[in-house]
Amino acid sequence: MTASTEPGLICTPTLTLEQIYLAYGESRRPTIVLEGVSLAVSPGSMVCVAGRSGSGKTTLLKVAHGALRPDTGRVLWEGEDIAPFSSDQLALKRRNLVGYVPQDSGLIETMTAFENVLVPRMPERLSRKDVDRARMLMADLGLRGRENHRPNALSGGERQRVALARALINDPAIVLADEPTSGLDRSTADRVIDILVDVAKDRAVLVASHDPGLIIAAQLTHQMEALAIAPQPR
Ligand SMILES: Nc1ncnc2c1ncn2[C@@H]1O[C@H](COP(=O)(O)OP(=O)(O)OP(=O)(O)O)[C@@H](O)[C@H]1O
Repeated sequence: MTASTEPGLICTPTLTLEQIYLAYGESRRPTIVLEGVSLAVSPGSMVCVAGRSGSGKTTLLKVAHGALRPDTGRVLWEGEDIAPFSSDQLALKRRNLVGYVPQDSGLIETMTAFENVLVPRMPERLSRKDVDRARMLMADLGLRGRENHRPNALSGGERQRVALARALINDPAIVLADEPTSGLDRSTADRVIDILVDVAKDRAVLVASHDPGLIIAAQLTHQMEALAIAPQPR
């Protein structure tokens, strides 16, 4: 991963993870999941975190999202260490800077697809511009005609695209997508990959996946080691 998008032009990575260490569980018997993971994602690129099930991909994305604090190591958004932020400050900053597509798409079942896309705007009064942007995003992602569907009336690929539209509604500089093609047939998965490649043209995109199609589409793959070291029974 280079730190610049053009030769001779140095730019700060939009997302940087430095020597991330994280273990779950109590300190006497921890399950070590991330051990010294470092990576950087610059604007205009997509990095894929690959690895077997349980190797810590989701955990790493949650750390990048600021939802999980690492035990040691630093997360920087646009060059700024997020550790000193309170959870309120972090939530505010994240809202404008980071879009997140969770593994299960995380849509609210009682809302329509259109309302789901607008969820990150809800605390404010919705403007005409917000509504137009949501409509435009849904159209760009091939979701025209699905606006009034509830999530249970959408296909897996449509749910993923609604979740992506929701992640993009605030025009974030960083997009995190957790297994965005899992459970999709090849042609739907390829469509989601094409969309992510397009999203990555002017953003920093970090995806977790073991889909070979997504790994090939990314500029760089960070292979997770087979970590998740649980304490051995005595
Ligand atoms: N809240 C938690 N408490 C304890 N252990 C956890 C917790 N969350 C995850 N783990 C463990 O941490 C390890 C890494 O989990 P994680 O979900 O990050 O893996 P993953 O690579 O995303 O897996 P998958 O590809 O199956 O989604 C696993 O062994 C999991 O059981």
